[in-house]
Amino acid sequence: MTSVLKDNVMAGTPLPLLPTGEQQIMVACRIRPMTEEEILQGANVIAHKVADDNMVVLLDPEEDHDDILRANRSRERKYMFDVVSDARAEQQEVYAATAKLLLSSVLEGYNATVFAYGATGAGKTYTMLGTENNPGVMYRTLDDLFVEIKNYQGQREYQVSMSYLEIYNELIRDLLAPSSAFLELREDAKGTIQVAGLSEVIAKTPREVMEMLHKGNRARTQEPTKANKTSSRSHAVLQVNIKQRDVTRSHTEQVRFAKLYMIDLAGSERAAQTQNTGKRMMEGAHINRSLLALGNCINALSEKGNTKYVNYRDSKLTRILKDSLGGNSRTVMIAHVSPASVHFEESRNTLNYADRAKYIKTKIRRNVIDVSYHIAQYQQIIKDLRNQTQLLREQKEDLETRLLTANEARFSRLSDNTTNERYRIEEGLKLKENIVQAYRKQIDARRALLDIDSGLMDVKHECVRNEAIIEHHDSNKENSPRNSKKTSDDNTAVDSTISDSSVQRARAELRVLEQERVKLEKQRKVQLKDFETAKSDARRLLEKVTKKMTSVEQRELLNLLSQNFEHEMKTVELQAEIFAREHMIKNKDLQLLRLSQHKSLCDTIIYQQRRLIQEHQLLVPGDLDELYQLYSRDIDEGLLLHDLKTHAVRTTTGANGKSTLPFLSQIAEEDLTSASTSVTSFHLSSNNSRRNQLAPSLPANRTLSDQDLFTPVRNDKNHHDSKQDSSAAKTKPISYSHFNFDQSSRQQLTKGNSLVSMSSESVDMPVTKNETSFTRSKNHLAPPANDSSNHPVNNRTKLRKQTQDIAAKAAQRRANLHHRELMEDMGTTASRDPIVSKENAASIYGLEITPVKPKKTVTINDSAVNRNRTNDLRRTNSDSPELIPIEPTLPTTNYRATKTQPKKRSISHGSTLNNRSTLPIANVVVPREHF
Ligand SMILES: Nc1ncnc2c1ncn2[C@@H]1O[C@H](COP(=O)(O)OP(=O)(O)OP(=O)(O)O)[C@@H](O)[C@H]1O
Repeated sequence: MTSVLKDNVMAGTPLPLLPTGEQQIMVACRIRPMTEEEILQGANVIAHKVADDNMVVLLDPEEDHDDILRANRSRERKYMFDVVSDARAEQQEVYAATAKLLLSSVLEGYNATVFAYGATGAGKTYTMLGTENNPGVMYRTLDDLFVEIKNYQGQREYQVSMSYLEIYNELIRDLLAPSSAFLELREDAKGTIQVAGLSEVIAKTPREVMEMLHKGNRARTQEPTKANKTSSRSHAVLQVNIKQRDVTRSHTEQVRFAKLYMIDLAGSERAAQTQNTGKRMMEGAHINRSLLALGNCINALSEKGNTKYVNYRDSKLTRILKDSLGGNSRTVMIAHVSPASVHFEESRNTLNYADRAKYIKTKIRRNVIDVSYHIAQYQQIIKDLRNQTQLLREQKEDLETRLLTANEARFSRLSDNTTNERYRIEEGLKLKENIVQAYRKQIDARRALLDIDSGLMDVKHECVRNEAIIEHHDSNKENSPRNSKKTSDDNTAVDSTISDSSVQRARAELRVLEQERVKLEKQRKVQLKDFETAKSDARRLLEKVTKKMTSVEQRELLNLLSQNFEHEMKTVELQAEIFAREHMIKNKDLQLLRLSQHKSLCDTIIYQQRRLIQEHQLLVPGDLDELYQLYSRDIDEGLLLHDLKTHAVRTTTGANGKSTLPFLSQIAEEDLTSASTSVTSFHLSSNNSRRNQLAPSLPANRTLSDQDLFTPVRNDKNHHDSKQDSSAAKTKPISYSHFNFDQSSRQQLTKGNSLVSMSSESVDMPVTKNETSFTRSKNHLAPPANDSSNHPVNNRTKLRKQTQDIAAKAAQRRANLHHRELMEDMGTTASRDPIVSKENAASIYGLEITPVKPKKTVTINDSAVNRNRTNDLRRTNSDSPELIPIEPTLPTTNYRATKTQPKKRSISHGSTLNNRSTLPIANVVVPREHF
């Protein structure tokens, strides 16, 4: 190790890595010259550097060669270090052999530390700070750092910032903001120690850095002691942060971070020698304690196999040095000793610790972050690349003009016997033209390939969508037990949820899409081949041209051409990446939609079953009840919905916060045109824990009321009134007793011309325009309290069946409600550009789209209706006003598609409803506060 280092020191190359990525601490030793005081004290020189051997010999001042009794007890010691410098060594020499070796790796993103260690007055501050005329390691390192950064100009961008602190009496003080309060150390999740609140100043020039350094040093605590007139009473830590990235931007880029610590420790001191008293003695005690902790860490770390526990927590110094000693850092320790015999003990201690430190290994790794850009940032990168391309193009044109002028001038000077040169120049120009064409061909081929890929992605997406429609239709057919025994009226109501025509269309589309896919795959193969050929042609031509272009100008031009080409290619690649990501997001949106609908279904089933349990006072096992409480909490706190919304917003928000993929919103817009009939009547109660208060604690003799369930619509013009009316509503609660109706009465009602009903099962009854669901409920539904006795607990099969029906119908409404919530939340950012067409979005629901003129809708002017089921009925403002019934919900577990009647059904492109089923209206709305 030592010899390798020695060679490197000579060559000025960075420190070598061990094969495992480990790095031994580099230990250097500096023996300072004798001070005047020491000479006056009559001290002898006892610390010697043995020439070239990087060995220090420390002689025992008490040794007496004539004393036979002490002959075997000599305290003379020999120490080997990586670098040894003695009194003659210049500051630059010490710097070049130590800190300078770290610079290149710091610029590559490795952390590094240089720290000066030794007894008081041994020369640490002299090495680290130096004097104004002869600066030390700190200044020289920073100076060279900026020189190196300048060398990388045009290739890399660096940002240098620095902070400077001192640890004085175990208190941390910001030397760049000395008047601020003491700072605390914090450890982040990765175990990295940070100083909270430490100021970090960005420095652009070495001059700025030096000014900050001087400012910090002026603030540092320094007091004269008996041992040293300029004794530093604190540990000073200079931290330089270097952030680096390549200038040429790409869709992914590496950002490298490195921390360079330069530390001037306070010196250990013996009270007897320093003769410090009072404040100085206290400082000394603190200094010694932290240095003792450092010594313990060095001892533990240098143990063979390093199995011993390393206690960094004993002092702030060791906590800050944690990474430098045992973590991710290339570290250089410069041990300082006085050569004087009067300091034998201190020197021996220092050398012993330095000797142990040689065995410490740190594990270093480069601090690199791969930055993968969000789509929004791609736009900026593409813009940057375009600017660069434009710049290069201008440079190229300028160079071409200059070259042409120069060539013309040369031509005119050429005599007949220089025809050869003329020919050579002409040929050069021709080659240049060829290479431009070859590059163009390559870019065109890549673009064509991108077009095909994009087409293929669209085709695949469409295939998935159509397959989903078919699959859904098929599984509904198989799973719907009702299909086999439905009545003629029911037929229309419970038929498969996706219309046959939609499925047929999906199948037909699939066939066409498959053909298209095969065609595109073929085209892709051909295009790929073309692209590869264009690529190799261009490469070959470039080699040929490079050989032929001999002048500097020609080469420069060639270089610019190549750069220009690379930028154009990069732009195309970025576009390809954007296409791929957009496609991925489109698929995710689809999945999200399906999940949200499924969740709505589950919510509804749970809610309805819960209500049944309560209404019929069914016994529920304790663990099931606990699970329900858990579920309620999730819903109450809105966690699940929040996650869903967050995700939806994230995936649909693109450049400049605008949505790039409005798939969900698109679907919702279509879907809610129909769904709004049921959901706009209600809004979310601000008291989201209402269900909790209500459901579990409902008195046994009380059933859920409308008051409990519904809150009048906010956008209803009577909303305000309805709030005021709430007390009135309280006085006449409406009970739900959906299950009291027998089948015959239901069928009878179903056959009637009813337009409005309260729920799928119970309220399929005719009502007049002025009749509200409230009044109907009141008039026709028997109170459940009385009824509960008529429903024995063992009649569960019937109940289950009824629940399923209600749940399924409600689920569909609920799904729509969820979408509406999602879309409302995304409304501000949602873009209107459809990536998936309205037709596509609608067909996911098995609906047909017939473009119609938007019709203005008016709600029936009945405040009671408006309050409680506002959009159940609407009148169009067309010449022949017609009542438009709302969509019936389906007694099936299908949660994705609404029932369609192929010839009659349509979705308007306006905001109104069109002709819909003439079936009685089922309007089960489960208010949000109940989830
Ligand atoms: N290599 C050197 N050449 C010339 N003078 C030196 C050298 N090293 C140290 N000195 C001088 O020795 C004295 C003590 O040095 P310095 O203050 O750097 O010691 P220190 O180890 O930092 O002490 P403390 O721990 O008490 O702060 C100073 O006057 C300094 O100028």
